[in-house]
Amino acid sequence: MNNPLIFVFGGTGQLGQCLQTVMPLYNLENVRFLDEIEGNILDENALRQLFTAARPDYVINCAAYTAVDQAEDSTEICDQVNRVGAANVARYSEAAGANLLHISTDFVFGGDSPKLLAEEDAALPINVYGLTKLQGEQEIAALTNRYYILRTSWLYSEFANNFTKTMLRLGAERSELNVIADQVGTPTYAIDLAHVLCKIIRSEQRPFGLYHYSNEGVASWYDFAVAIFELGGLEVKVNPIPGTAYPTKAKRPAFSVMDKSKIKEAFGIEIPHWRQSLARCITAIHKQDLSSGA
Ligand SMILES: NC(=O)C1=CN([C@@H]2O[C@H](COP(=O)(O)OP(=O)(O)OC[C@H]3O[C@@H](n4cnc5c(N)ncnc54)[C@H](OP(=O)(O)O)[C@@H]3O)[C@@H](O)[C@H]2O)C=CC1
Ligand SMILES: Cc1cn([C@H]2C[C@H](O)[C@@H](COP(=O)(O)OP(=O)(O)O[C@H]3O[C@@H](C)C(=O)[C@@H](O)[C@H]3O)O2)c(=O)[nH]c1=O
Repeated sequence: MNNPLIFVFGGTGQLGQCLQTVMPLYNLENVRFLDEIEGNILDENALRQLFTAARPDYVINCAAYTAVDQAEDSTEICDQVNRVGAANVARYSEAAGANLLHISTDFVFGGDSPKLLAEEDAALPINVYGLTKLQGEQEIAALTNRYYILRTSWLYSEFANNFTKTMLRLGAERSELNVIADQVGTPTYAIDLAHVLCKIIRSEQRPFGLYHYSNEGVASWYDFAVAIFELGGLEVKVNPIPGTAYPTKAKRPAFSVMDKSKIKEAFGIEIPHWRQSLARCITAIHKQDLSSGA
């Protein structure tokens, strides 16, 4: 398919903005990036109108409720967006004959043992966000066969809010920071994930299903913070602390490193190490700062 029509829900969030940057490199230009107003995944009338006016070949669902701590109190809205919204998108995609690409999370795992997590491993979420994301996956699988669900972890980029940008902001204000060292996973540059989504669309393969994708390597939030300051050229003393010393509303998995063999084999993808990708992101952030005069 030369010029597929693609709908991107959550098109102005972090991953949505990465897709806006990357899709033209794959000559994917026939794309509608839908924000929460134009493409509210909870508004069935809006969805009906969108899918009636044009039948997309692909739908990418980046829309989600991602405030992990707030979700513990705002259970209802989190459930609506991550479960019901995902189901709505799947139902309309199926009716239109579109292939659906949906993003899920490492937080579907409880992460209580240091074992590399494969797609078939039992998911056992320990927070509301993770539970609703898992239920969203299950709704999709029940409603359509033409889906790719990509579980990813610890997304960051030059866009929107994320851990890298928070650290750079805090590091500019303070000389010392405490960061959790006993939660281990893999940071993932959202630009790299956007490339993978484009490669899947451009691939001739059709192995629908559930996949794990993150950058390569393993890090604690502490390791990640240290690397951000090193590569960002900031002198900040980072103290490794246990999770118990940084209480948060939501529990987070202690270990959520995912096995990426399946996606690498299915699509012939080479995955950069998280440190390499972090360096590229920090260069992009510095460029943005220069052009905004910051
Ligand atoms: N960020 C991360 O660290 C990780 C994210 N993921 C998953 O990756 C995907 C993309 O995340 P990311 O881009 O970082 O998240 P963002 O929070 O940056 O983007 C999510 C977008 O969804 C929009 N949205 C919220 N509710 C609705 C709705 N009812 N209808 C339409 N749009 C809505 C938000 O709009 P608004 O801001 O206006 O509310 C926002 O633009 C999500 O599925 C997330 O669960 C997976 C692992 C890690
Ligand atoms: C700001 C800060 C955070 N932390 C810790 C708290 C937490 O355990 C960890 C990360 O905090 P954040 O709130 O930035 O990230 P968090 O929202 O937990 O990130 C998660 O988001 C969702 C959407 C996902 O799907 C996950 O893959 C994951 O990326 O860092 C510190 O230890 N020190 C600090 O100064």
